[in-house]
Amino acid sequence: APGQPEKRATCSGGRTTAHASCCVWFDVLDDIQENLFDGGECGSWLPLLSNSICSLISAPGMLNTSVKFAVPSCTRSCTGIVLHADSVFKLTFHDAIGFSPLMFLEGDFGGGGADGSIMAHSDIETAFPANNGIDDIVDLQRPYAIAHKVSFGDFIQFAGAVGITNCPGAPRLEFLAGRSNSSRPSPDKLVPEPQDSILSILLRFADAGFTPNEIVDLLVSHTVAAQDHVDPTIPGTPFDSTPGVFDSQFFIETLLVGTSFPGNGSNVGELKSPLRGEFRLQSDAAIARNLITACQWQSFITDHELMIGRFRAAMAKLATLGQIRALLTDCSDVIPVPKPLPAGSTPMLPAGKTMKDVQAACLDTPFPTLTAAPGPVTSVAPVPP
Ligand code: HEM
Ligand SMILES: [Ca+2]
Repeated sequence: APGQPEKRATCSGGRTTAHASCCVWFDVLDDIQENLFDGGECGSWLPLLSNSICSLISAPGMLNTSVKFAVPSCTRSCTGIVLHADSVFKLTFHDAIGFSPLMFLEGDFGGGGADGSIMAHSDIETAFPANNGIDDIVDLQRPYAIAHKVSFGDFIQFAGAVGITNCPGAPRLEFLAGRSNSSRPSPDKLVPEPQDSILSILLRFADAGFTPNEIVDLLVSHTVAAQDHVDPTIPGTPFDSTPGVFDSQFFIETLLVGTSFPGNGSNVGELKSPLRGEFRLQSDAAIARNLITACQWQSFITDHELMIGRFRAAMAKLATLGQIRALLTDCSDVIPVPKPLPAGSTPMLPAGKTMKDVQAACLDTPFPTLTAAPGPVTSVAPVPP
């Protein structure tokens, strides 16, 4: 009755949710935390140890790419696949950003946004240059969506939201369910690349409905991210010194003077980074220093609550691109409460750096005074295989 609180539905394990139709997501949650995220890992190369997954991925036709790494702990005759947990999150973006109102205006199909097309039509979409390396993760996730009879579009957003709860300090993202499972392939050239000019990045996001500041909000994701394909000789090279923590180090370290390349020199879309073992994308460096976006960038350094709040809001928008929000069901209460930031974690300059190394770019507000982490200059460890 109106005014009465809706009776909560009780699902497996006695867990409750606002809507009975959300119960299926608890089963998906248990399955992916155990098998896709190896019991709840963030930001690490993820050996798929579970035997059920080993047999799944070694079945003929399950993977269209060659197996890359040996996983010794696989006890079955599984040659081994190593999956980067963050790639699960990246897929939320690469599926959703395939949406261009401008193309629709021109009379073409502009993509369905967060509709699962990257999984349904992976043969087409993973061949786009900007989706290099996405095929593995799409193939690994698809069986879970099929097994639980949920749509690809829902699954991609759910897995991303669940995945980052394993990263200490992450926000608890909104999760809405009910995307249709029928989609058409996205057109090519809608996913931005690190070598794109700042103007083309701003225009591409504007087309999809995002302001310049909201691009910064979305790039909070790069605090728990690493590259594998820009310089393929050094897979797992992170964008900040704390790829396993959802902190603001990314926003500090992208503003430091670049000193060297972590791998085999300058690759397309790469700039010199300030730390050995750290990777700098040209697009991140440019957005950090652009007059339009610099103040938003800097504002996240000392305000973690602001950073994760803005990220949550921008992700809610990204996850529903091309969808009608009112037709979806709010299943956010299935998303686990993320681990908190580790006690005593404060924004710091990396050891050996001083305020002179900061290329502050916000004209409105002085750059916050930061102290350097104690000890000698360090290098950042690759996110280990
Ligand atoms: C200007 C826009 C962006 C550009 C140019 C960009 C570019 C890239 C590139 C080149 C990589 C490394 C990929 C590889 O070598 O495997 C990467 C990684 C990543 N990006 Fe972005 N990105 C952008 C925005 C976003 C957004 C909006 C999200 C999510 C909301 C996101 C999430 C991630 C994640 C989680 C990774 C790590 C993937 C992994 O570790 O496998 N990125 N990004
Ligand atoms: Ca970090």
